[in-house]
Amino acid sequence: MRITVLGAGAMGCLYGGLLARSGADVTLIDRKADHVRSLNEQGLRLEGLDGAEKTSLIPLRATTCPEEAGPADLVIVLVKATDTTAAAERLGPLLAPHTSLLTLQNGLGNAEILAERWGAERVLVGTSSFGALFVEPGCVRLTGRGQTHLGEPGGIHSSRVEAIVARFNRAGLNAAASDNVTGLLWDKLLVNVGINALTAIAGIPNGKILDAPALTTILEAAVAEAAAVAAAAGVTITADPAGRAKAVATATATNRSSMLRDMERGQVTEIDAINGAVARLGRHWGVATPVNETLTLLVKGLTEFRISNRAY
Ligand SMILES: NC(=O)C1=CN([C@@H]2O[C@H](COP(=O)(O)OP(=O)(O)OC[C@H]3O[C@@H](n4cnc5c(N)ncnc54)[C@H](OP(=O)(O)O)[C@@H]3O)[C@@H](O)[C@H]2O)C=CC1
Ligand SMILES: CC(C)(CO)C(=O)C(=O)O
Repeated sequence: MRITVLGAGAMGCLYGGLLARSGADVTLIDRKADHVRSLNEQGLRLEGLDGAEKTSLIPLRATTCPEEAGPADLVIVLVKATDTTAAAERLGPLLAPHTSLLTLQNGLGNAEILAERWGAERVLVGTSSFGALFVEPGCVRLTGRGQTHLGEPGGIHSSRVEAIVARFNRAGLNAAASDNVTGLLWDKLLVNVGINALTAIAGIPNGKILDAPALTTILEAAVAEAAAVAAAAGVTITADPAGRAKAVATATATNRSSMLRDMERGQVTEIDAINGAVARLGRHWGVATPVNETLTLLVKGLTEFRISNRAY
């Protein structure tokens, strides 16, 4: 199976690196030329895989140029949701008639963008509870081992999903096929809805939300709105989503969420694919989402200050 990863940041390097280490034919594509040069010259330096203090060196192939990579059997899309539309435009040279596109990104809308551009029959959806951090060009850190779930958006069982699951498991990616990937995507979304925007706005690690009753109330309200939207949309989610969001905040208490980190680095965040998507779908289904609307506007407003480097 020829596998290409589009977006070789923290997660792209983790997935591509573990697959390459297990003998898969992997190419990473990223737009950062210095990162790609370092990956090709020195291999991927993956911290934390074989012990917290150790760095594993994984030889692999990387390029900035999809034409150079050529057609693959599987393309894993791991750019941030903000970059999916632009990245989709670069996929053409990677596609043979049978190529599958697997999104493991957070948030809503990524699969739909890929399907609209390249056909729904190519697209597979997944979620990952692994954690990774981009350290510097050529180097990422494994911050948490987790699981990978993937499946056909329509819920049917397919041999291509089984083949990918088997390949991922040989790489230690703890994969399983799911017949409810939409529900899994929403389960993950509801955790991010509760934690990410709040931590980004307040500038606090995940666990601190639970130290302030007012912030906990906002988490619960944001998740309840999102669960109501899921119900209106006919999506089957796991029970007690606010409880799960709080459990994740406890389990990742010292983490700075990805949205907080994006905000601190003056980068755009995935807010439109998380709380923003809940607000958009709420309007569509006639479900009121004032908390998610407000969290979205606050993150966008604060991001503008950060991007223009203005004090606030
Ligand atoms: N990190 C984590 O622990 C987890 C992340 N996720 C999700 O996975 C997705 C990826 O996250 P993460 O790996 O952290 O993000 P990163 O920003 O670390 O990686 C994305 C990479 O894609 C590159 N990129 C963006 N657009 C293009 C393009 N058009 N062509 C080529 N390369 C491109 C980026 O370059 P540049 O730096 O220039 O933008 C960056 O190197 C997100 O949806 C995230 O929410 C899910 C589970 C855990
Ligand atoms: C689960 C959580 C909130 C961990 O930090 C996360 O997924 C993120 O930061 O995006």
